Amino acid sequence: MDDSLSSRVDLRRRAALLWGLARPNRNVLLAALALALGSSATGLVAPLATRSVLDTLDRGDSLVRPVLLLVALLVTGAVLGRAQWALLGRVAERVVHDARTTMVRRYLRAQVFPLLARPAGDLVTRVTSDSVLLRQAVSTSVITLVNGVVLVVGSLVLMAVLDLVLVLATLVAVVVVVALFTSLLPGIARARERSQSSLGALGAELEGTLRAVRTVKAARAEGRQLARLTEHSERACAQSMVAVRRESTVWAVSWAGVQAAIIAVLALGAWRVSGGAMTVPTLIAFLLYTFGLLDPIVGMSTSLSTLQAGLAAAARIHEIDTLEAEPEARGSAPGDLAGRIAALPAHAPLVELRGVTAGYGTGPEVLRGLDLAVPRRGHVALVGPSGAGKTTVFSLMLGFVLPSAGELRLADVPYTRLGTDEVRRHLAYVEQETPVVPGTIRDNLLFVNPDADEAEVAAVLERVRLADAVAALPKGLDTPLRDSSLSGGQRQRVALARALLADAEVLLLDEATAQLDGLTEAAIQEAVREQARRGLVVTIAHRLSTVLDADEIVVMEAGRVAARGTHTGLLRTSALYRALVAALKIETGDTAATAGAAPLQR
Ligand SMILES: Nc1ncnc2c1ncn2[C@@H]1O[C@H](COP(=O)(O)OP(=O)(O)OP(=O)(O)O)[C@@H](O)[C@H]1O
Repeated sequence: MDDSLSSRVDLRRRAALLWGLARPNRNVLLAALALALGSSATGLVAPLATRSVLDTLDRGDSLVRPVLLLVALLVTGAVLGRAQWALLGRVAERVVHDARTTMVRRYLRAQVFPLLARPAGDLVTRVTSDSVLLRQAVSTSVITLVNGVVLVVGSLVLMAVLDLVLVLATLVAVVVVVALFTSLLPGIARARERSQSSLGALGAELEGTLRAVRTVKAARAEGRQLARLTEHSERACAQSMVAVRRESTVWAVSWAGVQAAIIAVLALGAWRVSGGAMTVPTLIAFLLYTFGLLDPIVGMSTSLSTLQAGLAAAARIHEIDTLEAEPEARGSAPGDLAGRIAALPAHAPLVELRGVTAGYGTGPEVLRGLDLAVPRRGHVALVGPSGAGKTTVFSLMLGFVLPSAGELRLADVPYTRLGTDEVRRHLAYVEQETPVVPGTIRDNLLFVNPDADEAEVAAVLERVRLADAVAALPKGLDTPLRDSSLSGGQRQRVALARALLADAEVLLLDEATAQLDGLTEAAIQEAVREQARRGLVVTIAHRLSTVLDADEIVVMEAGRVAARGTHTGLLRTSALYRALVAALKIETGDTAATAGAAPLQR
């Protein structure tokens, strides 16, 4: 496909995308267009009314009627114009709002890893910055364009009625301007789109830099990061400059084109008046029409530029649609899953992976034909060298990763029948990084179970040994939380409290690898023990104390289960387990318990 054809196809596709965003408001847009056309019609009639005022002067008739007509046209034009702009303003804000909420909904419904693979800053820029470019494009630009075309064509027709020779001079100017529009516009769109992507890259880099600000400062890398950020900003700026240069050429040529037409009309018109080929009132009316072309033509040039920016933004916004959504439940799931789980005997399998093969995107398979079942009650610890696939097992259980072969079951019901939402209702998860969510301590605690009452919150704070620390804060539970305002141990306990409040049948705990304070260590151990009596706890264990506590240990290696059993059993049967324990640099047996707080090497 040659360049111009591909850019035409691209333009059509983008225009369709932009229309897709504006379509829900099409009735209001049509109403605004009707108002704009009405207002323009009054503008089109005005020069003719002016001519009749001048003709009246010639004839010596009363001026009252033609002047009243002019005033009526002016008032009608102003009223219609105001209504049109008010309507368009509302549509513009609505379209921006709809685009933003659609994008945010898509982010939140997207599969976890494809979403995480994109820089967060770029995703944020699309919602906050790209959407703004739609504002003008879907409202005023389109209307100004349609209205401008109607005004220009209408003026030319009426000018042709007044004088055919003069209209030809004006037509030359209009043709030059239109040719310029069409040749420069694709370039403006490309430059705008590149500028927006550089802005997205700046957002991504800035987000990463701010998140790792401690590392950046400790590495004395502020200067280097500043240079990288400035580079993105410079790239955005340079691309915008390209667009601005082209836009200013379009503006200057349209303005000069109309001015040249005015001079030509004046010279040619004066010559025709002197030769008796036309009257002075007709020349004045003609000149008014030519002056009247200035507004729509210059307006159209600016609108076309805004429209190009809007088309570029629409393409970036639409690109978010390629994020695949999490799958819906297929088929009918049993109604009372909680009841079904409660009725299971303690040793019956609750979560099962049957012949599961899985990986990330197009990368190699991480797990191959994995069989793993964990029982209704008790504590199962997953251990293994780094990269063995422990976190991937959690991701599968939580539906973050989908198996490419095999299946997962909860209480003997396939995940595919339940859907991720129903599966997650029965699982509570504590991430290794234990992020806090935006809001207060209370917001964080009630995040999974917003219906928990004060007594339950107080009890869980006691359980995780945070009650005193929270009570000491001036605003208590209503203290706003940020990642930086908590220690690693406190964050871990907030995350644990949040999971415990969920009161789910399964607690998935990805242990922090960092050394935790004694208080946190003890709180976690106690919570795990208590939870294991009532339900299932699966931990990714990084410390010996957790392993010693577990009812069953699953040793993973290279994406498969290498061995499973109790601590003492595995010490006898699994060389890998012995190696893992040896990596703790402790002796097994009696001394193991004393070294319980040491992190299991990964
Ligand atoms: N988001 C991802 N994209 C691509 N590959 C990934 C991703 N997450 C993990 N992997 C790969 O999957 C394999 C298993 O990783 P996984 O995180 O499950 O191991 P792990 O046993 O939990 O390791 P660790 O103890 O270091 O966390 C590794 O080879 C890793 O490179």
